[in-house]
Amino acid sequence: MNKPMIFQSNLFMLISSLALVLGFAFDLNANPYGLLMTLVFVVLLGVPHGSLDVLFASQTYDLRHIKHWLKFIAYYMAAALAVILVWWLVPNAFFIVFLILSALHFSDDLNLSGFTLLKWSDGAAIISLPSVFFGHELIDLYAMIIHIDIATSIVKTSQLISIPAGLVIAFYLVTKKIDLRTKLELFCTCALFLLLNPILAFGIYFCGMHSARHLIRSRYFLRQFTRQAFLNALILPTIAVILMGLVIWWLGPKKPLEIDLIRIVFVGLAALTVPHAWVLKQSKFQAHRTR
Ligand SMILES: CC1=C(/C=C/C(C)=C/C=C/C(C)=C/C=O)C(C)(C)CCC1
Ligand SMILES: [Fe+2]
Repeated sequence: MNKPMIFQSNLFMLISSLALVLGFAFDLNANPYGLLMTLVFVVLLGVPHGSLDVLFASQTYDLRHIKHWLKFIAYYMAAALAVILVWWLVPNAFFIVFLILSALHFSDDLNLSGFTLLKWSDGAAIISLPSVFFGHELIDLYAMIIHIDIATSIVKTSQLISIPAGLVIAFYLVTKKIDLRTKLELFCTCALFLLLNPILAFGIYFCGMHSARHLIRSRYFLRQFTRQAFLNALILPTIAVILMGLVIWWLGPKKPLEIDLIRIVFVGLAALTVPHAWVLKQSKFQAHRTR
């Protein structure tokens, strides 16, 4: 592990522990600004990791001319729009596929290569553990995106999935097969998703682990780009995404603020996750990334 990643790892564990202690001391669910603040963090710190896709694409597809860039942006947007269309047409199937894709995508965050079963269990735990103690909250949240009956079935299925996932993780935590730091990261991740309210747990994990670690790994993978190009790639598409979100909010049908925010942020994330995961897969980032 390189120095920036050790720092990120320590920070993630510190923030998770603090949030867990504070979560027990105060009722974080009762804070009306909690949701808003978490979503602001998710957008400002989480979206930039996807924003870097422009550099991954530039490196993978050798985008040199404006024509190539326009074509890439058109494909990326078309994929995102296609996801939104699928959400419209078959919201339930869309949501289930999105959760599975998210589990697979998050399973690349910790250094678990060589431990396929543990990797999948980690991804499955991230998605399923909130259902164990926060089942009702999770149903309410999912019901903002899909029909409440399907939300209930998904949460019940998640509760079942959390058992084998939790058992596999527990097994690896007590044996000596993985290193101590990875064990601690895994433990914090599970504690977060098991014990904190789902949105807060997601916000901390998405910003403090998924996005932060991706940015660090990317800086090594995308060495050919200058610091300025890296910063531009972080900022400009993020601004474009925020503007698009605002336009959709402005034009779209109005529901209570909380529902609007959850829908736009999570359907937006889902829409972007498909081309995002695709670009990363094409770039062979997984195979080359610095550990
Ligand atoms: C929908 C939803 C949730 C799940 C979100 C997921 C699974 C997001 C995945 C994002 C990805 C994969 C980004 C890629 O970089 C929560 C937070 C549990 C509760 C609120 C509603
Ligand atoms: Fe990602």
